[in-house]
Amino acid sequence: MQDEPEVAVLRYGHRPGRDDRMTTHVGLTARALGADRVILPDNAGHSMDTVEDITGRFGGPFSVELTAGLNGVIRNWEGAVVHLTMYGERVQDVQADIREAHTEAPLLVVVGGEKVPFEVYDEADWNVGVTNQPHSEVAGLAVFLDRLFDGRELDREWEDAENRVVPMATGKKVVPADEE
Ligand SMILES: C[S@@+](CC[C@H](N)C(=O)[O-])C[C@H]1O[C@@H](n2cnc3c(N)ncnc32)[C@H](O)[C@@H]1O
Repeated sequence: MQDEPEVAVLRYGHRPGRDDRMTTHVGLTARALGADRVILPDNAGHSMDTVEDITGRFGGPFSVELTAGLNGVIRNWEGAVVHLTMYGERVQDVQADIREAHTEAPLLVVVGGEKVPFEVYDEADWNVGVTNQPHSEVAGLAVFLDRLFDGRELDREWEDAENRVVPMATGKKVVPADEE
């Protein structure tokens, strides 16, 4: 988020067809819940287009990029690396240390799809479980980012949006972003 070291999310692996919605939702969740950037595998161009379209309509700043070198992104990251996995340490036990690291350096949050190789567990500074139960990369990412930012991401301001949703008890209202 603005005035803080960067938080980037790396989607580790993508099976075209099967993972299309899930990879898109990793990107949309990263954007909505306070990350600055998502890095997707280079076979996930369709997800990149969707996340960029949403950013254009509902605001940023948020960037999306593709990479052919998932392991290189982790190995060359200048900051701390968190890998979300059901086998990791409990988020509630390590969140304070991760927040502390993030006050000083960028954070890379890695989420898998199919089986994640052991190399990723080894390279990560923290392997973190959001519960030690199997669920989804989108759910794990959402809870982790909310713990990282301690709810501040919910009040985030959006820049350069075309549209703005007006919160309502009932109904749906979307207005041009520059309208009061
Ligand atoms: C559907 S899971 C598949 C995991 C796969 N069986 C493996 O061994 O890596 C896909 C991704 O969801 C995330 N995930 C699933 N459960 C999680 C949990 N309890 N805590 C954190 N992340 C989780 C992880 O990033 C994982 O790579």
